[in-house]
Amino acid sequence: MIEFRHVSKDYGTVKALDDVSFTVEPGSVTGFLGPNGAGKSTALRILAGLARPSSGTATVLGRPYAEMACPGLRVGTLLDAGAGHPGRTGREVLTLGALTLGLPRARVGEVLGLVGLTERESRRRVGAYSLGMRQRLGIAHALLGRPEALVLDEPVNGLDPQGIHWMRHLLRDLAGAGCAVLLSSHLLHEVEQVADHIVVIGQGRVLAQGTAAELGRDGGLERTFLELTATTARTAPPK
Ligand SMILES: Nc1ncnc2c1ncn2[C@@H]1O[C@H](COP(=O)(O)OP(=O)(O)OP(=O)(O)O)[C@@H](O)[C@H]1O
Repeated sequence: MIEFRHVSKDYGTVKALDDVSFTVEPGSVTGFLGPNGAGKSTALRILAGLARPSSGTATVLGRPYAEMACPGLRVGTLLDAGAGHPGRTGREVLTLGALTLGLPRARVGEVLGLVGLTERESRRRVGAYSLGMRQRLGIAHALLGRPEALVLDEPVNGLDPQGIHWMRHLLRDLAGAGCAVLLSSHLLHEVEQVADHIVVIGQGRVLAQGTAAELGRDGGLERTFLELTATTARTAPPK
């Protein structure tokens, strides 16, 4: 389970998160939706131990990430698909990850197969990868340890329609196997199609949470989202 309990985060005078609470149950996909600057990445970075909350607690599998004995084996994270070393091949990146986690090299071939990167592609340098290929590599890296929880920041960015379709099925399969999946996105329709539960955030606050059906009850999820985030988004609210 992933759990945020009254998490706030201040950057100077900016309140990036303001009393955020929600949970992601094992075997489910939660979509974390919000406009630019809403606080999604900050929340996921706190969950992955890359930033400290100003107050509150964020735990994954019952503990703060930074306090887990070997978090990489139990929690998969993809926070910045563009972060890979451009001079290494995809296979090298994954092999390094596998060895760091104490996993056999054979696991690299397995995760490459899971994300649909070919042998040939895996031997190209990451600097020459398209954004979609980087996303697949990032997911492969996140899956190395057969995680019980997955934390993904904007995982479908840069994917083509086949890639988006593939990602949807992958996340559903992982949840079906018991994984707790949290993904952030600003792509409403994608989230609507894959998530069991949706959390809408705006200006650092949870504005609503529920199933896609619950949030879309009055005129669809898009309308609900635009209305909820009208004061924070740059676009005008719907008429
Ligand atoms: N390291 C930082 N220092 C100062 N302010 C920050 C820092 N990180 C984030 N912020 C601010 O916190 C707020 C939330 O940013 P965050 O990146 O979490 O939003 P987001 O929902 O992920 O946005 P986007 O969809 O545009 O990536 C923004 O106002 C941002 O400028």
